[in-house]
Amino acid sequence: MAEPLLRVENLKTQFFTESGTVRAVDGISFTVDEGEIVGLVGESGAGKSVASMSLLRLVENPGEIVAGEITYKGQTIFGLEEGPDGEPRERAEMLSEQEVRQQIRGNEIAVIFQDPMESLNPVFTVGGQLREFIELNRDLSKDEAKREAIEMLREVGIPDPEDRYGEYPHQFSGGMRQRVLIAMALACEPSLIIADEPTTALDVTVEGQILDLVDDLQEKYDTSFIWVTHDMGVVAEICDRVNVMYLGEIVEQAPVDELFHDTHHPYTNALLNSMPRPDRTVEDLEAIRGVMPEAVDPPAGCRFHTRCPDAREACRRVHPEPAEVARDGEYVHRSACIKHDAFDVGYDESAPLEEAPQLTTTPERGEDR
Ligand SMILES: Nc1ncnc2c1ncn2[C@@H]1O[C@H](COP(=O)(O)OP(=O)(O)OP(=O)(O)O)[C@@H](O)[C@H]1O
Ligand code: NI
Repeated sequence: MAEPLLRVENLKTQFFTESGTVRAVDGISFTVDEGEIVGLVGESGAGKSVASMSLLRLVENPGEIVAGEITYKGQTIFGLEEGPDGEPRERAEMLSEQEVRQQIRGNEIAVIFQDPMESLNPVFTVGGQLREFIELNRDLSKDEAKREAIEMLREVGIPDPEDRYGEYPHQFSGGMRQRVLIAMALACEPSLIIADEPTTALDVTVEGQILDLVDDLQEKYDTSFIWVTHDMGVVAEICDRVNVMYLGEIVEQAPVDELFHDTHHPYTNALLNSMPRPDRTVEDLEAIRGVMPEAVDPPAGCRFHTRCPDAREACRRVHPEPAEVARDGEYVHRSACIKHDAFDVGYDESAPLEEAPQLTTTPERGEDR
């Protein structure tokens, strides 16, 4: 198999705070191939945004990437080796801060955030900002950059782009602003776009339109995406492959159809059961029980065991790494749950953990229990 566009291996990012070390991203590995949309999905606090920021080395104090490898088109965005004193040190071929800024960010890997108002300056016109961005990043004159900006606005579905060019961000609706950010991300023709919940604040109809747009643009430009979301519905609509994150770890990794139809991790299952679907009534929705523990002090063993309906004694002891549970062509389906045969650590013989009281369930009407 050809080398993937992006390879992330055992990435760990931590925040050194007064209340302790926050293990925000705790040893994740995944790849992105050319032309793929890869999802990072999980509840709030799972580490999706920190993982995304780490890929561009945009983690800020008191945060730090402490381990792992990030390789993009054969270049080392991050990589450590053992130094002569036994301490880890940056590898010689690791890109410098300046190289990441000049060669990678924007040009090769672009980002789209949830809140366009953070990325757009309210005192400048939308067109002006887009033009300046294009002028700075590509070798174009002011006039050429303006023509290109209008073309990009048209491309992302802004009606009457010549007229809207001179308007200010507040004159655009939320969905239209998000389209502008997509235009900006595409402006330098990057190979990879990281989209961190860009549709979360939008209503469902507008969200659907944006997802359709991204699908079209992806096909046209063959851009790869990392799509960050907490919404399995969005995953189903847009992703080719998915990484499910829980408390800083990837607990399940699979092509999207596999993930939905041959789910191998109880947490993925819980996420799917909490998701509204056309074939389900609102009463059928099950909230995931309990809340995610703090990343400063994650539970021993499987981190999900405190909330897991399938948890047994062994889950308190064993901390599973994702293991191959199935294979779909070239893509491996991995799950980090010891109830599967890929693990042989005594799950079957071990006693179920006491069920936490189910606060939300009411007796089913007319159904066998
Ligand atoms: N600057 C920071 N200082 C300390 N802890 C941080 C900082 N930024 C993030 N964290 C912690 O890192 C963990 C992962 O956060 P992250 O923002 O990546 O989650 P997320 O999956 O993106 O959640 P959301 O869906 O809410 O955006 C959380 O426990 C969070 O509190
Ligand atoms: Ni986030």
